[in-house]
Amino acid sequence: MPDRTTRTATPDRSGRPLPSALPRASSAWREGDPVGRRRFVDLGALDLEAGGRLPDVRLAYETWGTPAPDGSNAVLVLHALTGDSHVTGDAGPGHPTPGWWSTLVGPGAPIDTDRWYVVAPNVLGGCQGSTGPSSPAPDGRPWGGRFPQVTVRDQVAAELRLAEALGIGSWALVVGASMGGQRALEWAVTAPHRVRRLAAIATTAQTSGDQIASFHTQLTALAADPRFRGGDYYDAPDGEGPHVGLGLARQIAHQTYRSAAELDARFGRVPQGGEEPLEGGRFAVQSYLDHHGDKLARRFDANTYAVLTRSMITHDLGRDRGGVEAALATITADTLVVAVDSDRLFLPEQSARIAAGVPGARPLRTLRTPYGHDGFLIEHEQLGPMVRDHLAG
Ligand SMILES: CC(=O)SCCNC(=O)CCNC(=O)[C@H](O)C(C)(C)COP(=O)(O)OP(=O)(O)OC[C@H]1O[C@@H](n2cnc3c(N)ncnc32)[C@H](O)[C@@H]1OP(=O)(O)O
Ligand SMILES: N[C@@H](CCO)C(=O)O
Repeated sequence: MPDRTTRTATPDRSGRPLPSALPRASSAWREGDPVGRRRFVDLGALDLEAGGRLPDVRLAYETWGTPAPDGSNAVLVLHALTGDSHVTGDAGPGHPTPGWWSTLVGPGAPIDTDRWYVVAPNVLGGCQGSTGPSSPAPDGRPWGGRFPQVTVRDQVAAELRLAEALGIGSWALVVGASMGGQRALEWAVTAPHRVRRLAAIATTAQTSGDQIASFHTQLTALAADPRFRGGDYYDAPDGEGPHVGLGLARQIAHQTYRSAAELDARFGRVPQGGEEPLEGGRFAVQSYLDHHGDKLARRFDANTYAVLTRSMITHDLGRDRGGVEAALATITADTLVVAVDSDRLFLPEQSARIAAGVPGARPLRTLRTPYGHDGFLIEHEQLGPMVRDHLAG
């Protein structure tokens, strides 16, 4: 493992004031001004699994490559909790960075956009252009705390309509990791005839008690921030949002995204540069978590974080389908399941359960990495060939 302990950014402290305007990407489409290469599709009303209703659903999405005349080369890429539709390069003015999976998707990459037509939506409930808590409710004000509970099934129901709107009858591949893997699995069960290949990476068919516990502490941290105001903070008189609570939630989460061994080997008990722990200063690992918490609070909407976290909590492929194994048994896609050996959030056993339950699934593949759950974003030299081979099969 490379020594990156000293790779210290400005030691942001999560108590530092943040800009008053929290990210509200939905406002971009409200003004009819798409960011970068994003496009938007209006999908009408959606009745929700938990009983609510969204009267006007809009999804933001990006595409790369050229659709074959018969639509047979379409690939659906589904992002994780804090990702978005910007999977890979060809960045527009709003996207100076290459995208969160540029190592896997692009010209000549394992998902080769010279051959495949890649579609990536921002999830329902998101904050990067799709309908979410910062979108306007029927009364014209942001939904805020009134945004209804959405489930992974609702998110896939919206994505099914996106596929219909794009004229895609079936996907050559539906691929997702983490929360994106939950949706990929749900796609393969909800619409087996529309998923020819499936790649489920570092994910689970059913959220475990341990995962619910971690997600719960994150929701509690958010709700405890007085600036959260039950989710109705967009028009707060002081212009301040719950960046402290969101940063804390991210810190709790980020610890689960990396392995204990990595944090110990990389940071150990090394003090943060210029700080003395015995005098109230921080160890480097504390500074590292502060940095990741602060960074997310600057780019993400707290309500979306809560809505998507709740959708992960309720994720259960087997609900009303006779259980997880019965649901997995209905998948007809050619299925690749990838585990991360050091993942302490989405355990390798959960991946093994998927691979064992899907009829004819390929043998379980495993990323060997010290980096934990985030290995799906980091270990592209291992993951790339697995996905490339699966697409070639
Ligand atoms: C589908 C999706 O998941 S999309 C969302 C993906 N992106 C994210 O999750 C954003 C959060 N970032 C990450 O989780 C990670 O950076 C990854 C997974 C993307 C990449 O992992 P790594 O390359 O191992 O990054 P790492 O964990 O070392 O973090 C690097 C950051 O920590 C900072 N850092 C490292 N040590 C310290 C320290 N002691 N004190 C303060 N900051 C520190 C680095 O300066 C760097 O800052 P920057 O990201 O602002 O440039
Ligand atoms: N880094 C990932 C972890 C969750 O899979 C994210 O923020 O979405």
